[in-house]
Parts: sequence; C-alpha cells; structure tokens
Amino acid sequence: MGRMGANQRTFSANPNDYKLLEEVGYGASAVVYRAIYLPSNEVVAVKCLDLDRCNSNLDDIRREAQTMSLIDHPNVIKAFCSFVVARNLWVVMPFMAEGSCLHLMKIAYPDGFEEAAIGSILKETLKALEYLHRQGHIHRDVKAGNILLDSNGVVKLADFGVSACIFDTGDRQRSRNTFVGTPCWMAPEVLQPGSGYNSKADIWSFGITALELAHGHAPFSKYPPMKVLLMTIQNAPPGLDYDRDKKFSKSFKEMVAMCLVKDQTKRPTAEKLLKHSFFKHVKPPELSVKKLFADLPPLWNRVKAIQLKDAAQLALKRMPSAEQEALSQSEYQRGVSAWNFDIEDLKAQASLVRDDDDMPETREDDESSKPFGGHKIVNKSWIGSKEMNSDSIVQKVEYTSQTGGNELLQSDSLVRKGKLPENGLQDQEKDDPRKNGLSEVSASTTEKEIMQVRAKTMKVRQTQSGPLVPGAVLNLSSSERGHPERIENESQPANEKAIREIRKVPSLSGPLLLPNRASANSLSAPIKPSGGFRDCLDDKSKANLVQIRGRFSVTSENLDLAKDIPLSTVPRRSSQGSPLRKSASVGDWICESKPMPTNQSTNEFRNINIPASVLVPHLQNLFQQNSVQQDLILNLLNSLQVVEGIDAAQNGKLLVSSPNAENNGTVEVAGFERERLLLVKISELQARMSNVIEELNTERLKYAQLQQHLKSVSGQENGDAMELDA
Ligand SMILES: Nc1ncnc2c1ncn2[C@@H]1O[C@H](COP(=O)(O)OP(=O)(O)OP(=O)(O)O)[C@@H](O)[C@H]1O
Repeated sequence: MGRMGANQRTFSANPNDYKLLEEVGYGASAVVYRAIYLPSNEVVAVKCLDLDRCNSNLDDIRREAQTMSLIDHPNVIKAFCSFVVARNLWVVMPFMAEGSCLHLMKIAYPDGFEEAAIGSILKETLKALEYLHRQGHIHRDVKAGNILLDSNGVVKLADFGVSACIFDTGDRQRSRNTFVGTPCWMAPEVLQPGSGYNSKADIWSFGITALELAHGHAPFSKYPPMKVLLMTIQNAPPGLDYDRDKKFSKSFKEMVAMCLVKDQTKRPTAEKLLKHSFFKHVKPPELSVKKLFADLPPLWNRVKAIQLKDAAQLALKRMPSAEQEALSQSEYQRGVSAWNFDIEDLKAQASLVRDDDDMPETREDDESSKPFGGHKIVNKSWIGSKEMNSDSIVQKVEYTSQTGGNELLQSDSLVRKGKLPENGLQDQEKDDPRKNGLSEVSASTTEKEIMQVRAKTMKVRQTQSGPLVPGAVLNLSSSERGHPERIENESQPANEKAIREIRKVPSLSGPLLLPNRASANSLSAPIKPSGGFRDCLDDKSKANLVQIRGRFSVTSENLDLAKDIPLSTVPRRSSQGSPLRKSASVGDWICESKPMPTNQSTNEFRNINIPASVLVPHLQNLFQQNSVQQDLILNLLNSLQVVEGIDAAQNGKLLVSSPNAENNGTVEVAGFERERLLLVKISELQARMSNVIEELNTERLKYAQLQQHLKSVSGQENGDAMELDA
C-alpha cells in the first residue's frame, strides 16, 4: 500500500495531501468522496472503507489493494493508491464525474436506458470483464451500481479488488466457493453450495445487468433475498421478452439470453460474447452515453437528492402497519439465521413471503420498500449486526430532472443553510475520514423543509403498497451498526441526520457471502433457453410464478377450496353429514330395493305346460303391470338425473363464487330448499314404488297360486282322461 504511481502520476499515502469534498456515493462498506489531491491539484475520488466492517485482515487487504493497483485497463477503475487512516482504508481512484449507472437511472431513467446507450455501456463493461478474466480474476459483483461513467462518456467497471479484499479471506480457491455477490445478480452456480464457480458467473451477472439497464431494475428485485435465491435456482432464467420488450432488438435479446443460461459451461466467455452481432453495431460511448447526463445537475447534488428522498421515504417507512412490521422483522430474523443455506428452510421462508400480488412494485434500488430484496448480502457477522447500506434503500425515483427532482434538489440546496445538532462528535472524530481537510459542505434544513419533502413524497407513496422495512432495525445505535460514519460536527443538519439514518436501514447491500457448504442440495433447475421474460414477475399468469406459488404457498384460501370439492366427485354413500347426504338416500334406496323377478323364474315358466288360453290373460295382466312399473322407474330415473344435474350445477356455482361469502350463503339456502323439495318428491316416488312392488308381489303370489291351481287342474284333467280311457 502507500504511494503508488499511475499513468506517470504519483499519489502520496499522506491523508493530509487530500482534501475531501462532497460525498458522491456510498455503499455497504464505504463512502466515496470527490477529493482534491493537493500536491497536483487533481480531482480524484477517495473511497473510505471502514476496516471494522471488513472480514479480512490487513494483510489480505494490502495484498488485494496491490492487485488492484496492477490493474491497467481503460474500462476498469484502478486504485492510484490506498492507505490506512485510523480505522478506515482510503482508496484513491480516478473520479468518475457522472457516478454509477444505477444512480443515473435513479435520478433520471427509472425505466432504464435506450438500447443505443445500453449497448455502449455493456460493450465497455464486457471489455473490462474480458480483461479481468484474462488476468485470472473474477469480478463477482457486476451490476449497474458498479459501472461508473465519466462526463466524456467513458465507462469503467468499479469495485473490483477492494470489495474482493474485503469479502474474501485472501484464499482465492476458498473464496471461489463462497457466496459473494448480490442475490439478484448472482449466477445459479454461485448459489449452489459446494459447486464452485468461475468467470462465467460474471457473464450471468452481466446478463442480469443488461436487464437492469433495460428496465431500470434487476429481475426479481422486489423479492427478499431468500426468494431471489430460490427463484434463481429453480425458475427459468430471466430474459428480455420477445413481446413485451418490443423496443429492443432481436440481437440484444439473443445476447442477453446467451448470458442467462443456467449451465455455466454453455455461457460464452467474455471474449466470445464481445464478438456477438449486438456489439458489432454499438456506437462509441461518447455518442450514446454522454447525452444521458446532458442536462443533469452535478453528481453530488444528485446524490444529495437521492439521499434526501431516501430520508423522506425512510420517515414514511417508520410507520408501517403492525403486520408489515412483524412480517418484515420476522423475515429479517429468518434471513439472518438462514445463512447455513438450508434449502428446505429457504423454501419454508419463501413460503412465508407474500407473493407478487401482495408485494409492492419495487425496483432494485427500492430497497427501503422491500424486506430485503435485491440486496447485497455482506456476510454473516454484518447481517448479524444489522449493517445496512443507504445506497440500496432508495425508492424508485418517480420524478425526473424536470419535475420533482428539481424540488428535491431545491430543498437540498435549502438544506445546506441550517445548524446541526451535536451528535456523537467525539466518538466519530477520530475515525472521521474527512478530518484531514474535508471542505465543509454546508448543508442544512429545517424540520419544516424536511417535512415538506416528506409530505410530497408521501403523496406519491400513498398510491403504493406499504414498504416493509424492519422497524426495529431502524433504531439501532451507532455502536450496534458499526458503520462508517461521515464527519459529524455540531452543526449537523437534520437532513444529514436523516440521511445517516438511511444508512442504518437493513438493506443487506453488499456482496453475498455465505459459508460454503458441500451439501448435496442440487436444486439446479432444468436448463432452458432464456426465451420467456420473467423479470419481476408482475404477471400472475407467469408459469414460473405459478410454480413457486404451487410449491410454496399453501394459503387458507386453498384450504377453503379443498373443503368445497364438488360433491358429485364424492361417493354419496360416504358423504355423511353433508346436507347433500340426503340425496344419498336415493342410492341407498336403489341398492336396498327388493329383487325383481329374474331369468330363473322365466325358465320355470318355460317348463310349465299350461294351455295358452289360460296363461295369456295373466301374462297380459303382468305385462301391463310391468309397463306401469317401467314408467315409474323411468320417471324416478329422470327425477334422479335432475337432482344430479342440480347438484353438479350447485357445486360448480359454489366453487366459482366461493370468494363471496354472501353469495355462497344465498346459493346454499336456495340449493337446500330445492333439494328438500326433491327429497319430498323422491319419498313420494319411493312410497309409490313400494306400493307397486307390493302389488307386484301380490300379483306374483296370485300367479304362483294360479299356477298351482292350473297344475292341479291339469293333473286332475289328465287323471280323469286316463280313467275314461281305462
Ligand atoms: N471513482 C468514483 N467516482 C465517482 N463515484 C464513485 C466512484 N467510486 C464509487 N463511486 C460511487 O460510490 C458508490 C459506492 O461505491 P462502491 O460501490 O465502490 O462502494 P461499496 O461499499 O463497495 O458498494 P457496494 O458494496 O454496495 O457495491 C458507487 O455506486 C458510485 O455511485
């Protein structure tokens, strides 16, 4: 560490040589300042990392910083030098005047950029990846928030090396088996315990970043990390939809689909991807990217505006409903306790998460309004200490630079006038990254101004579903947070305070670092081409969501429906206790009916030698009776069919209208009444049938007697004849 040269420039390791100016960015671990390197009067960026937050020891950090300083590519941010100041590591870098793509989208392009700009940004980023991969590095945190833009349109990939040093333990091999990244951008293999990954993981993240730039947010960004993990592993890969994303070219869609293939071996290398036709016709960034920020205020004002908006929204989020708070809090705690990456537990957790129809429409940067979705998971200890990132909690920027954005910027400038409350100055002064010459950013506001901004934001927010911010976490003390603090002095303005509070919010932003577990949890979903766009799954009809729903969500509604299984499918005999059980008596009756004459009795008749003249009238009589019986039986059958039809209709209707309890009641009452009448009719028919059967039996008896009589008569006649013959 220490003094290092870069492009014939040298930068000292003396903090007194740097004058920290405005804050231009903040991440999970660091605050970034625009700064002046006094010896050469050069503008630089100084990233101040809190070492207390780092997972690695100083040697690891030193090693990584050296690696970072060896990086030499026009599209990769390199460290000029780095050194330790109190408990902070200062990393001196080139200043990228337009900040990150994420901030740019937040402030002016909430729905993403146009394809020309996306193409340029992606191509430059891919060049950076190609270089890093060639050097044997994996970036592991490719996302819009780490793609920085300069005022002349230069695109650079940031956060390489430094973040790696923080989140790695220094052992490359081991770090490749740890979960590093941000859930929404993480490749499935990174999430598969023990499988290990390689540079292709960056290609997946690159594909997700392409979607992020195209839509203004990453796919699945509105879901909590646990759900994002599962969705990434189990669902079909996200992609650009051929219908919905009509404005984008076929080649862009194809390129994204190539990156988002679940099987890492089937993903192209950065080198190969650069040769894709999509990148062949991409404009130089100075043409397509530069115009993106043509009319925007300076970066630090934008960052302030975003922070102020965060603060306003945070104020709103302090008032979640008890239910939301309980849910988010329990989600948070479960998330914290789930880093053992137990898939079953994750599933269980995912089942507790409200589905898309319940979730507010949020974005990747809307991290204050979602439980933990789209957040970068830092590591277990950080999560345990509820360390959060303000960068991640910005709600979707509903305003543009022409409208509400200006209001915020105006109030931001107003903010700079007020006085600051005394707040923990002594404690923080020793770690103050700007104590060596930070020019005072005079910032102030009155409570009234803050409230005005809050009220305006509230108006916007009123149309949205409530955010899910764990309220308890918001109230952590500074020591609990252990977060790098900006300089605070006696004149800290209210909005500064509010902004600082944003940083306490548990966004879980920061690379996901889960302990490696060589488990056999092989949940890789079948590899499918990324044809269908899944994105943020707003559409309830999406197949993958239905799958998730089916897999995880057993709701009380499902149970109610289960109760309403159409009775026609239930054997009537077993439907005891049901109001329709009464119809079962028909079945009972049929089975219990007395046997009708069989073929056997017909055979008996054949063997009887009876003169036709005697028998015919009886048979005619019987036939007549049978006809009557047949009619009766037919009528009865018809009645039964009507009953059956009404049953079916009734069941169907009950199911269809089940959500409406009132209707259910009416339909049920009407059904019962109809059934009662039918049962009365059936009883009548039953009685008539019994009578008919009785009559039939009587007739049979009479017939038998008659037969008997005929037999004896014919026997007698035969005897008389024999006697006469004799
Ligand atoms: N060299 C730079 N010039 C201008 N702005 C910068 C520079 N480096 C970083 N930033 C801004 O600061 C923000 C945070 O920086 P960075 O991502 O390095 O911090 P971090 O703590 O590593 O964040 P995370 O871990 O969430 O990615 C960036 O998103 C960007 O907006």
